[in-house]
Amino acid sequence: MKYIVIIGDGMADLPITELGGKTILQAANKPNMDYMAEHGRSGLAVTVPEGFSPGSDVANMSIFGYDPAVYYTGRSPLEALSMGVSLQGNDLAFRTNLITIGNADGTVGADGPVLNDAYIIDYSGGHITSEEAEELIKAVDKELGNSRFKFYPGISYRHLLVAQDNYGKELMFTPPHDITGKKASDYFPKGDGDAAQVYLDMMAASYAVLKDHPVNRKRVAEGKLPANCIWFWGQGNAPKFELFEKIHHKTGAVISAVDLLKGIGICAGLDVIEVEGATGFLDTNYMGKADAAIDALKTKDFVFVHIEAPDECGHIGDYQKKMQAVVDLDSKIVAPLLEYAKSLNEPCRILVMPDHPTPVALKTHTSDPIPFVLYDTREINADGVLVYDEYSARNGSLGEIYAPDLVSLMIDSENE
Ligand SMILES: O=C(O)[C@@H](CO)OP(=O)(O)O
Repeated sequence: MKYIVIIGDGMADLPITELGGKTILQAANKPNMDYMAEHGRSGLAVTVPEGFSPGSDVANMSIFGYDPAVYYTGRSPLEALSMGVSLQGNDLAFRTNLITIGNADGTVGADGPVLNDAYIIDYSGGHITSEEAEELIKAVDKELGNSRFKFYPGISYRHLLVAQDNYGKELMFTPPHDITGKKASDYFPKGDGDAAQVYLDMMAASYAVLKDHPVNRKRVAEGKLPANCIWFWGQGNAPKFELFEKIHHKTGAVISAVDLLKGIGICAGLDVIEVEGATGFLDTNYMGKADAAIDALKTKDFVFVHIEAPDECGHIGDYQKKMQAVVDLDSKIVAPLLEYAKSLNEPCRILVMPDHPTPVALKTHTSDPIPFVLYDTREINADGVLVYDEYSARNGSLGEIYAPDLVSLMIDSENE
């Protein structure tokens, strides 16, 4: 038996007026996911446990079979693992976004406003490329790094700060993708002591380092948003998972553009397969990811394929872009993997699901249970659901499942 898990990050949504009240999954042309629903089983999965905020960290841990209530130690330490930054003892990892700050009307001034008076214009610094971002993060580290704080460049707008001695561990930070358009000062770090001010001062000081950096001057000249500020959140210490193979007696690999998913994979002892041109956005190398998944299945029992684009389009608030991301996922990932699965001389199970909803109307994540479809190439257990979407899945034979139980369900119910 082989197992394929395809994660469309943020793919679930809400009814959209411009789509006649349909969700994107209901409206999108996705014949392959619909085929899986018609010939497989559907259900709803709780990926974000009570008491956790709806992030891709807890949601994807759940999908990999790791209950966040047991294993979660923060988002950034998972990303640090993927970046090859080993956290010792009281090292505290912070996600460090490169963001765009500007005026209340959404414009970005050439010289101001400074962070204290600014609004969050874009949590992703205009979806800056990793190459551009590396130069900016190096400039930030040169200016603000020291024996207590060290900055590391990551993927696109997603970077890392490591602080010594758990400094600021208990502070409250806000993910910037939750506050697009909001006044930054309403969401500054909160907590006791002077640590909140120290982190705020670093964020504020980054504006002077970045606003006139040649990388940003070039971006502005090209009509792109400048990544003119850093923003901290998602702090935590080194995680420790039981190995996936020890728990399930199955081998596995993970394919993703983003450090979070690769970090979860590394922590679980899975192989991480790097795909050239995987960007975490609409321009990712879909074919390369599908080919890598097929190749992985030649030697591995499980392959997890994560596609980030639907989530990013949800955060942008663009339903047409998100529709494109869903159509691309269906035609460029699900289609080739479904075809390959059917060609195998052994049964194969394919699970397709989002990690969490990222409704375009909200421009951020929700904790709502997400629709999933579980297809078995033997087509032995169709449950009468004919299409894959948030509403049809409610009638699926698998009901509502706690997501950390899905991997076991895929394995244990091999002959159901
Ligand atoms: O990488 C990020 O900062 C977030 C933005 O939402 O993406 P995800 O939630 O998919 O990890």
